[in-house]
Amino acid sequence: MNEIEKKVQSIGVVPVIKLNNPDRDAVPLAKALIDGGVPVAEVTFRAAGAAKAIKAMHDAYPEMLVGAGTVLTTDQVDEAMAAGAQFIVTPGMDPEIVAYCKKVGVQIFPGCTTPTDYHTAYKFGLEVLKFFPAEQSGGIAKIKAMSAPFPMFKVMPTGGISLKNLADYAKNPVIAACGGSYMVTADLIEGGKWDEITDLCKKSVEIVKEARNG
Ligand SMILES: O=C(O)C(=O)C[C@H](O)[C@H](O)COP(=O)(O)O
Repeated sequence: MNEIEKKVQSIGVVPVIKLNNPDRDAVPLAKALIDGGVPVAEVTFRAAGAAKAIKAMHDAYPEMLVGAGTVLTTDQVDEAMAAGAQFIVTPGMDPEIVAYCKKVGVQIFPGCTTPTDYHTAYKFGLEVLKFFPAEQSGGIAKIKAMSAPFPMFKVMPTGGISLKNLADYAKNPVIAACGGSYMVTADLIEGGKWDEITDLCKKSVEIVKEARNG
């Protein structure tokens, strides 16, 4: 694993963020995550101001690992990188985007759930994949089944993860980190509930730590 993959794994959870008001919320949200022991953010391009949010977080907290999610085009890769994104996440396995990310030298976590996706990722020499949507695609049982032919990958399951099932994923060595929006819901962000976000992050980190040690 490279340094970014190792850092993601050591943090253990990756908040998947949609920010409607980056000017107001990006920096306090970044602080809330850092205070909770989760200095990483996947800022999705589902919201128009994603690049702005990435830049604001990266500028305010250069030590934080800030990446772009829901990236659907190579133009968005450019936009994200110009804003300071250190990693790119795509919902699906798009060989064009993976090839582009490798060419420009940015970390890519493509969404993979099928043997075909994994095989494509193998040909690119990737090591860590996003497994999306995790629960809806078969959850940890499917992730384990995929590890039989593809033991070389670690995955970042995302989709349907919460404090309730986090440990079930995190305790398996195939899991690099768990992604989710449960600690950064629209309600929490719109309500400026930064302490609650910090608390959810702390709980998440604790659960992952216990699951890995147990
Ligand atoms: O937009 C993307 O590229 C995504 O990857 C989608 C998010 O990962 C999921 O929406 C998070 O799932 P929940 O934690 O169940 O909310």
